[in-house]
Order: sequence, then C-alpha cells, then structure tokens
Amino acid sequence: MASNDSDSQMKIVHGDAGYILEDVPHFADYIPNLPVFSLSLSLFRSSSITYANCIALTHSLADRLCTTFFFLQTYPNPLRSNPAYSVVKQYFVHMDDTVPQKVVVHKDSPRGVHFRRAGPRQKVYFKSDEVHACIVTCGGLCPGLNTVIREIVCGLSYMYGVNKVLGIDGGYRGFYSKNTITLTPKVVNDIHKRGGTILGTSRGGHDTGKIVDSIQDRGINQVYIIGGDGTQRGATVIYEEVRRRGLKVAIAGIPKTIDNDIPVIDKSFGFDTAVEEAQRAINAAHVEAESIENGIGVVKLMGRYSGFIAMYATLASRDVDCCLIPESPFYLEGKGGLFEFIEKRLKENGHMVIVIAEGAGQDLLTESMQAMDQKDASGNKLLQDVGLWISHKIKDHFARKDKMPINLKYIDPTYMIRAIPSNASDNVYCTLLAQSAVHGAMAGYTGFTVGLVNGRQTYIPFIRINERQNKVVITDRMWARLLSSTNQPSFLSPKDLEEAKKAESPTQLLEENNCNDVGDAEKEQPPKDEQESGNHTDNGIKTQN
Ligand SMILES: Nc1ncnc2c1ncn2[C@@H]1O[C@H](COP(=O)(O)OP(=O)(O)O)[C@@H](O)[C@H]1O
Ligand SMILES: O=P(O)(O)OC[C@H]1O[C@](O)(COP(=O)(O)O)[C@@H](O)[C@@H]1O
Ligand SMILES: [Mg+2]
Repeated sequence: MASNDSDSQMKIVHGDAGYILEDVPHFADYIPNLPVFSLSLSLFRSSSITYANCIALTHSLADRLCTTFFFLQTYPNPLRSNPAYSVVKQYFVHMDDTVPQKVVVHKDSPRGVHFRRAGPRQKVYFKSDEVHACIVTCGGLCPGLNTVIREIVCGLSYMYGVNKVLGIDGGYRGFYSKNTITLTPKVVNDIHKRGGTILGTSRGGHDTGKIVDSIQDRGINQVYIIGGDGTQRGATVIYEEVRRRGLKVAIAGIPKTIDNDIPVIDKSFGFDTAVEEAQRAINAAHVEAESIENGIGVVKLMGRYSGFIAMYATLASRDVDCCLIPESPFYLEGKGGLFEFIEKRLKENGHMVIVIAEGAGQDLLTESMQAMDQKDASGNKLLQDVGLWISHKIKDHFARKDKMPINLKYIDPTYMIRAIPSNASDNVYCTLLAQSAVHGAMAGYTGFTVGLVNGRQTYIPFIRINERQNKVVITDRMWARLLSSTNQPSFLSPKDLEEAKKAESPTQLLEENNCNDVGDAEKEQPPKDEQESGNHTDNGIKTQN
C-alpha cells in the first residue's frame, strides 16, 4: 500500500511485519504513461495494417508525442545487448529489491525502514540519443570528485550509448553565468588521477529559477549533482521546481563530504583517502615530538561540525595522545583540563601528539577572541583557526616559570587532505556511485541521492539526506574505542556526561547488542522509529564485518 506524503515528497510503501519502504520519486509519479501497446493493438484491430507496422507506427507517433507532450515512453535497457553485461545471469535489479536501513535487529524487531536498491532496470525511460545530461560539482573539494565525473560520462556512454554530456562550470552559479563544457570519454579519460574537480566548484550562487530555466532552455533532461549537505538541499529545490513545471528531467544527487556529515549513507567517497592522507601529517608530528625533550606535535584536521576525520585518523594512527572534535567539549585549565593532561603525558612519555578538528573548541575561542559569527557564501559557519589558537595557549601555559619547558610543532594539512586524488578503494567506490546514479536516472527515478547503505548501493529520498547533519555521538562505542586508544580524559563533567547520555535513546544503553558493531555514522537525532526500538548503532563508518 503506497501513500504519497505530498508535504515531505516521501513515497511510503508499507509491507508485512513493520516493513516500510521510503521510496524515491519517479517520472511516472507526475508524467502520464503513453499506452503505446494498447494504441498499437487498437490500430491493428481497426485497420488492415500488419501488427508489426502498427507497432512501428505507434512508436514513431509516440516518440513525437513524448517529446512534445512529455508522455512517458519506455524502452528495453540497451545493456541487454551489451557483451560485457550479457554474461551476467541476473544483471537487472528486481523492481522490488530494497535495502534495510538497520541491520542490527532482534528476533521480534519490526522490519523497519528500507530504501530502493540501486542498479539497472529492465526498462529505461530515455532513448540513448534523446539523453542530454549535465554534471555539476559544488561546495568544498573532496578526493574522488573527478573520478565520479569520469564514471558518469563513461557510464552514460559505454552502458547506455549516451554521448551528449555537458559539464557545468563552477558550481550552481555556472548554470546561468558560464558556458558549459562538453564532456566525452576522451576528455575525461585520466582525470581520476587528479585531485579537485575539472568542472570547478563554488559556494553560494544557488538561484532555483535561473538554474531550472537554464536546464529547460538547454534541453537538458538528466542532471547529476555532486556535493555535500548544502548541495543536496540545493538539488532538492531544483527537483521540486522541475516537478512543478512537469518536466521530464531526472535529478540525481551524488553525496560528497570530506567531513562525513551526511546522514544515512555508510560513508562518503573520499573519506578513506582523506583519513589515509592525514596519517602522513600525524606521523610527521609524532617524529618531531619524539625527537626532542617534551616535544608536542599538534595537527589540525578538517571537520567544520563533525569530527569523523580526526576520530578515524587518530584510531588508525595509534600515535595520538589526544583527539579533540567539535562534538566533544573540552577545557584547558584546572583539574581534569587539557593542560593537566599534557603535563601528565609529557612526564610519562616525554612527548605527545594532539589531533584537533578545525571545528573543535570554537566556543572557547569566541570566549577569548571577539565573537566572529561570519558565514561563507553558502551559509556555513566560518571558523577561527583553532590549531594556531590552541598552540599559542599551550605555549603560553608552559612558558610560566613553574612549568616544564616544552617544544611544540604545529602542522596544518587541512587543505592537503582534500585536494589529493582518491585512493584505489575510493576510486572503485566512486565508480559504483556514478554508475548507480546513471542507472537510476535512465530508469526514470528522480529526486534521489545515491549512496551506500549497509554495503549496498541505494536510492535515498532527498528528505532523508537533508533532515539532519551526521555527527560523532560521544556516548557511543566508537568514541569509547578512541578514548581507550589515546587514554585521554573525556573532559566531560559528570553533569555533561549525564546530559550526553540523556540525548540518546533511553533504551540504547540497555540494548547491549544494538551498539556492538561499527555501524553507519550516527545521526544527531535518530529518527523516531529508531528511538522507539532503541535500535541505535555505533558511531563510525560501516565496514563489512
Ligand atoms: N538550503 C539550500 N538551498 C539551496 N541551495 C543551497 C542550500 N544550502 C546550500 N546550497 C548551495 O549548495 C552549494 C554547496 O553548498 P555548501 O554548503 O557550500 O557545500 P556542500 O554542499 O559541499 O556542503 C552552494 O552553491 C550553496 O549555495
Ligand atoms: O572550502 P572552504 O570554503 O575553505 O571551507 C572549508 C570547509 O569545507 C569543508 O572541507 C567541508 O566542505 P563541504 O561541506 O563543502 O564538504 C570543511 O571541512 C572545511 O571546514
Ligand atoms: Mg557541507
């Protein structure tokens, strides 16, 4: 039984045992199907034309009707005749294939929320030569952007015979203020070996009316939008305007976030590459610190609101003594403070490494510097440099007569870790994401973000992606693993800890087996059904275990 909550644009399908499909929009939701088959049958019955000619006649009539009156016409998926795919027994995804959002369940758990599985369908809603696609990259850089671009272009060409693909220059504003860039497999052949985005990116400049006008004027009918939480919100309003105008234009989002601040998906492409690159900076800081008496290495990593890179780089490195993230408040002076911990660790080991996410400690900075609540062109908070600030505070503290002399080295690799090309595993991940987006658009789905959920490519409704930011939950097992690895204090007063625990579902702490695996990155506020079932997963990035 399907219901369409028009306010939230969420297509809900209910099944047995508490099964809920949070489906994604499809052209058929708002564009009438053209009954070609019944047309050809009635033509055959009412004339002396052979049935084959009736089919041919109605198809050519239908093509004209579909282009002028936006009727829907379906075609067999050209992959049927593609030698590379014909060997696969069951290449097409079954129309009822869905992926569960929660995989840690009890024997009586309701089946819960599911998302539509990504992949090629038997029928497509575009003929190869009628597809006019475009690709746009928005927001901050992330390793793998060029790989996603490359694989969308090559996927459209090699799998679906599509050769009209445009690149939008410089983010959303490029739709209406720049010329487009023609993209072919030849043009993009080796771009995956380069960091950044060949299309350029930007913040701000999102004008829904102008963007959809340019899509319509250019005759574009597939739009692939690569970007983070802000970009996906921008894609949502573009989809809503396209639907309002009744246009047969597929809007497909590919999530990109170096901070891993997008919910629902297991992780963002580029995240593993960024964590791997951060190791180089942490190793350098560790070498500097251990090579001199009372050496302290300070490394600032990206993470405006979410500290996943700092957390995972710390867990991977094992050379870090203290990891500070936006989600976990800390304080400097007094008992249990950072200065006390530094003194203790230097006496124990003679050196230490501190990793701090750029969004950590901003509350302390605003106390000690004039409050700066400036925002970037997209409305994101502009941060003060917490790395420099904490380095100065530590130096000043230990410069006092009664304190031990220290040698502090500060390393800031923030932009380095996002401007590099993606590593091998992220390249494969980018390929699967790009191809899933292409399959979805060709199959007539729209208004979706493609993403890995429990290790399966899925189509996720925009509203699920936009409803919150993904953050580290400091009362969860993954953060506990970090604290046990660094042996740092939690810097939380008993009152803070109690508040943090209250912020989680009350049954979470009782449901031992719901918190024991490295689940998908935890949401700030799990959806209602998760709170009720107490089914809460760890922080962290889902790995196949
Ligand atoms: N709520 C929104 N509605 C429409 N466009 C948005 C919204 N939020 C951000 N955008 C646009 O999306 C683009 C990227 O957003 P930004 O937050 O800078 O990066 P990211 O999407 O990578 O997090 C910008 O052009 C911005 O103007
Ligand atoms: O690219 P800018 O404008 O310097 O912004 C830097 C910020 O962008 C980020 O890399 C995240 O950008 P996105 O949200 O666009 O992915 C943050 O980690 C960092 O704080
Ligand atoms: Mg963002």
